[in-house]
Amino acid sequence: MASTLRHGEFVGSLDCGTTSTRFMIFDRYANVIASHQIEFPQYYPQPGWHEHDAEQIMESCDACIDQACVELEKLGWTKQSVKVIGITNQRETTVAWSRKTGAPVSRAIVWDDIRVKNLVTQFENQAKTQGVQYEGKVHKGEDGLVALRKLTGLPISTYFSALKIRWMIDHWPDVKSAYDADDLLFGTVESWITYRLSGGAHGGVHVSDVTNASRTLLLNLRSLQWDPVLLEFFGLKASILPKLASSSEVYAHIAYGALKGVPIAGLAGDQQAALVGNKCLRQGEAKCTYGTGAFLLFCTGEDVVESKAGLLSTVAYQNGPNGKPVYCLEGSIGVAGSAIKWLRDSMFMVQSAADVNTLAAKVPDTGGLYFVTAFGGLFAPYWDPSATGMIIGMSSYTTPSHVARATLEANAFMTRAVAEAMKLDSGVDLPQMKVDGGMTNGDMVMQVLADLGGCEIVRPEMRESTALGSALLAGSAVRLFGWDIARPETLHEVNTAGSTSFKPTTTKEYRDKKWAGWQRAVERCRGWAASDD
Ligand SMILES: Nc1ncnc2c1ncn2[C@@H]1O[C@H](COP(=O)(O)OP(=O)(O)O)[C@@H](O)[C@H]1O
Ligand SMILES: O=P(O)(O)OC[C@H](O)CO
Repeated sequence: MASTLRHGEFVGSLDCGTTSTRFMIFDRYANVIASHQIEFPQYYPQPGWHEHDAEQIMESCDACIDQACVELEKLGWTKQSVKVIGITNQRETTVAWSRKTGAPVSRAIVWDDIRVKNLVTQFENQAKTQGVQYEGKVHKGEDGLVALRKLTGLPISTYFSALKIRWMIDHWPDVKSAYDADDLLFGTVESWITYRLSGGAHGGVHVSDVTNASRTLLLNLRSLQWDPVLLEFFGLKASILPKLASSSEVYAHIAYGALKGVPIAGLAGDQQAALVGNKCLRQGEAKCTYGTGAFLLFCTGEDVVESKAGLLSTVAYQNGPNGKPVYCLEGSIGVAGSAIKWLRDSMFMVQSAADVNTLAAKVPDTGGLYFVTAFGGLFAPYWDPSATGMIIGMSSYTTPSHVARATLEANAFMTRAVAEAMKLDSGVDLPQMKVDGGMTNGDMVMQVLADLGGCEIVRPEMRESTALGSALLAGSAVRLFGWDIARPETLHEVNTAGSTSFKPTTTKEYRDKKWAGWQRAVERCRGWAASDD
């Protein structure tokens, strides 16, 4: 019987976040035609440790692609209508697998895992005593740390992949023997998924894009090559590393399943993809995404801006192998939606993440409570692995509503901290901020952000900016719909849906008083974790 399905032109996006995978199929206007989402298991084997099973991530990707295609066919479209796909991912999470079998040799270590805390001190000392080679000279002492920052755009932190790979090789015998036998392949999540989708041990492509690579501490930020100085510094062999590529080009074709033969043509870390999805492609444009963590990215154009205020300099995107890289400043907040998940799953204060909004709205303020959600130390702009989570200001007056409200306020204070750092580095005060991500579904979350940050918060109707960004990168690589991210005017039809604005309802005096309280609270939680904790 002849198929009655229609043939169209769509672009797919596989968005593999920290807690879930989704595959979305977009049309030329960024309407979501079909999608499927699956949460995958989180493993917390010890305090501060956070692992994923890379095989389970892969299973969730396969199932999301297949199910979204089933959905597409139910709506009357052929699956061949999906012309190209992009992949976007939780960044820094470190996967180790076997070249011979294509299977993981260990659990993956997730970006917010802090088991490498002591390695931070060890490598900082190494940079100071042995020094770091930069511009033909060995820099020692504090200059050694500065040289590392200039090379990578990053501080030495538990956050980035090099320390996680080092730890895996030093502590997990299976990883060590694969490494010694030259059988080990390392990759961040986009690299792992691309490898497996393109055939795994049977011809799979081992590749990473420069946005993800810029989060490893191994990439030279300006040459966009793996840097031998950095590999030697962390004691790692180049043979484990993926080939480097831009964020928008054909890397490989899918080897099996519903979309067999479809090109994979966009790769980008989820935060950079959200920047592209918000069409913040030019210098001075910014967005903040609130998912598991929160990440404020400010596009600095073709210039690397070196932060003096605790932000990261990182690659925003590279449009094709010959495209000039575009950079950004990033304020990374380690804990955002994950604090709400903690209220739900560990404290049983709410039944769903959305309920936190109603619980917090029951009280007009926190009753003097501050909750520093430093579950994995403090990220930007503090970079302090010795800080721990802390609730301070409790009394017999305190109720779960005050804790819920303090959790939302923590999110707003952390945002203010990175926005102030951004202003110091760029000279730009953000009067308005574009936001997206799962946590922005909460109206109370949004209003607290506006009230404590003192700036207008603009929430687009279409909040799947991360998935959309990777779709734009993939579509642009093959000029689907005439898209070309180098020419933003070619994207004018994309995502023209409206937005909701949340304006501050507080006085400056109130905001500054609360901010002073937050700063005192942060000082109290710093240095709490001892090195042998
Ligand atoms: N209505 C809501 N209000 C507040 N937080 C929410 C709401 N809905 C989801 N979240 C939070 O958003 C996060 C999920 O966002 P998402 O962008 O899917 O994250 P990720 O990509 O990191 O997996 C969860 O941590 C959850 O707690
Ligand atoms: O899972 P998300 O969306 O919070 O993103 C995680 C980041 O990529 C970590 O750097």
